[in-house]
Amino acid sequence: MVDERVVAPEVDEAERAAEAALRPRRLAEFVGQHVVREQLELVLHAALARGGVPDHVLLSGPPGLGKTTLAMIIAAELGTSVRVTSGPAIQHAGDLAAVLSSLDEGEVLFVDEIHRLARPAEELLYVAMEDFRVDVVVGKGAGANAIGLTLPPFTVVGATTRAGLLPAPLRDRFGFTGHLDFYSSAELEQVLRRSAGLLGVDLADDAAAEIAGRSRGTPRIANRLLRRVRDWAQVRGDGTCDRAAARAALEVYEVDELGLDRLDRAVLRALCVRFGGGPVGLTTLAVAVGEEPETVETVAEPFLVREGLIGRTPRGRVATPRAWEHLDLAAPGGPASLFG
Ligand SMILES: Nc1ncnc2c1ncn2[C@@H]1O[C@H](COP(=O)(O)OP(=O)(O)OP(=O)(O)O)[C@@H](O)[C@H]1O
Ligand SMILES: [Mg+2]
Repeated sequence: MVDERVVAPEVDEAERAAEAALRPRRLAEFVGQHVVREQLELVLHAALARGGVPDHVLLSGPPGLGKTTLAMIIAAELGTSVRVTSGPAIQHAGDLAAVLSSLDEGEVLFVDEIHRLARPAEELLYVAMEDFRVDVVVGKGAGANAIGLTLPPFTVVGATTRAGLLPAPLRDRFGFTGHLDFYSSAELEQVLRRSAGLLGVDLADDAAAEIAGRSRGTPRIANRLLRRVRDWAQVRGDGTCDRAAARAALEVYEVDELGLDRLDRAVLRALCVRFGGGPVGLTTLAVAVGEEPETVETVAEPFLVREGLIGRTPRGRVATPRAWEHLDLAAPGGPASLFG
């Protein structure tokens, strides 16, 4: 159930192609994130004007907000090509040395999930980033020899959902760090209109607003919900993506007005109804909804907390007044508590 969540912020293999088709190619097409966009534009254009390579760029932020998209855009703005790798893909420092030593001058090396690089690879990377040098070991055993290889200047673009996990020496090698934040509804509507255009979907303004409001501040989710609404309109409707179609489709997928899905609502309901609004411990709450505590904590809870529906206290999870309101339930103590 959890893996199939239509509001999951992560992407699965099958979805990658659909995503790639909707990716903005240039900075000017990239919606929202005005601060990061402006700063990045300065960094890139200054480098272009000097005829050099820009500082290494670190992009951090939750899944689905545009880190990979921006990495590709950086290469496009610089008019160069991008080599893609990721922390988990680099098993040995040697793998990274091979990639580094094959880079062309000015190329962008995109290292996704950079916080997952193994220690030896990480050390190799920061020497390469600082001195444009890599030590390659030639030969084996007693005859092995480390040869220092000078690299042409290049730019590392690192992406991470967990900036806090990056060791300081690596973090310090990035001259520019951009932190991506959740998008406003208006920005998501803009993303949706752009995507609808590319998909050839006739999306009414009120439908865009409806979908945006349920997308949890995340373009990836907005695009996914748009595809589900388009499917519904084709199969159950007359092809028009209006507000009624959006509402009906998202009801089928059990995504409510706030973007909560079934698990989120089950957690919220258990907290309010079974435990009277808490405080209740995570494990107890998880048992009540038939999930692992870890699932509740990592999958449902972050968004519920972000939306101000539940709070975490030393004694456990508590429902906020907004939670009762969202579930259409009277808070304990009734209306009198409003005045107490
Ligand atoms: N600012 C934006 N404007 C338009 N579309 C966007 C924007 N940001 C993201 N998207 C869309 O959302 C999708 C997900 O973005 P992307 O893959 O760049 O996220 P990510 O931050 O790399 O996520 P992850 O942490 O999972 O790797 C892309 O297909 C892209 O089309
Ligand atoms: Mg990515």
